[in-house]
Amino acid sequence: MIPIARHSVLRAARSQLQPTRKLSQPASSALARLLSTLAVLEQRNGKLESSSLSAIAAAQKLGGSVTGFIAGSGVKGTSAAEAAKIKGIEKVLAVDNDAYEKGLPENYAPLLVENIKKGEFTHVVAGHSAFGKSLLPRVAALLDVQQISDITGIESEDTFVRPIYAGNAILTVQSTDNVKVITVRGTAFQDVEAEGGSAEVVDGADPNVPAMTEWVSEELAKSERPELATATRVVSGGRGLKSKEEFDRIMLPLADSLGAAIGASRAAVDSGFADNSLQVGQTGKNVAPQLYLCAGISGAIQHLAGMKDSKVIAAINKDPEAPIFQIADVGLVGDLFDKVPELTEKVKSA
Ligand SMILES: Cc1cc2nc3c(=O)[nH]c(=O)nc-3n(C[C@H](O)[C@H](O)[C@H](O)COP(=O)(O)OP(=O)(O)OC[C@H]3O[C@@H](n4cnc5c(N)ncnc54)[C@H](O)[C@@H]3O)c2cc1C
Repeated sequence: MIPIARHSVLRAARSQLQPTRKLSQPASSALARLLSTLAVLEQRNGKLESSSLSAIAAAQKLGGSVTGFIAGSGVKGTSAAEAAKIKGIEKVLAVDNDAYEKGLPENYAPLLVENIKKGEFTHVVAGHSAFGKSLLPRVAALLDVQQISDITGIESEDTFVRPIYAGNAILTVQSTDNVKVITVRGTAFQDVEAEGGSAEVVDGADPNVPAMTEWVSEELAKSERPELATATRVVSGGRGLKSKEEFDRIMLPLADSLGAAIGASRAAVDSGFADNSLQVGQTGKNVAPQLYLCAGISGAIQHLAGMKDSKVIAAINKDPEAPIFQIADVGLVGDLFDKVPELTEKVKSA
């Protein structure tokens, strides 16, 4: 992998945190004919996860043919059929086997490699979710190629854009590997039509490698609110909330009045105000909702790394010098314990 350009970008304005070069069109048609991308699809309980759509959107952006890959219990009748309807997918390789249901990377990697080799794919793309992040480095190692992580742009079939140093710089990387193994940032690749396709679902190869790990159980935080990573509105709280009780009392009614997902800064998560799964930022989730409304968050660069692509950023902070105001579209200087309940009432009555 060859870094070919480094664009230094600075903390202040949101525009400065964007890649400086525009995405190119898909690779030229002569080259595009040679491209064949395997989009690795993630499913939970028979339904496609949003990371699958990002993988497909990126695969389509590359140009060339797009094949989906999915494995798990009875996927042919559920998530594979759902994937087949997505516009732009030509074929879905499906492996019905309980051993792959939980997507354990140790078991899934040899399965994927078998199918990549058999299909002679030039590109393998997965969402930069926990699943993709665990799986694709293993796949790259088995193929003896370099993995390219968390891309936000595609310049050509071998050149990709990715943020580094918590979004402080944008790196353009060129890969000379014969198979490009890539994870993509969900917020950067969303342009996909879930209906209108009619791909064929065919059996993928199953090497039936003896399982190296076994799924035991999982504990998931349950919430009736929209999922943070894909919500169109996010209400986020920081250390300024002072306690979990105040976080819940102040932020949850605002989120519910807007039909928004809840997010939090790392300081709020570390202080126990909010669950770990709600952290937004460099070491949390990346979000790009229509509205990101935050209160009691200073705007540290590691937090901005996870939310700067939001369409409208609104911030409430008692400190007029708080860095969050440098990227906010709308700012309110004041005490959040007064302003947030007041705003909640206004939203409810509107
Ligand atoms: C390697 C690394 C990774 C990191 N990853 C992340 C990450 O993923 N996400 C993340 O968020 N952080 C991350 N951080 C931490 C980050 O640097 C900051 O420490 C953190 O974001 C601060 O959270 P905060 O804004 O809630 O708290 P603070 O910085 O303490 O800010 C609290 C804000 O609340 C305001 N406030 C206080 N009381 C009130 C009130 N009554 N009314 C209105 N405003 C009030 C204050 O003026 C202040 O601006 C990371 C740090 C490192 C080193």
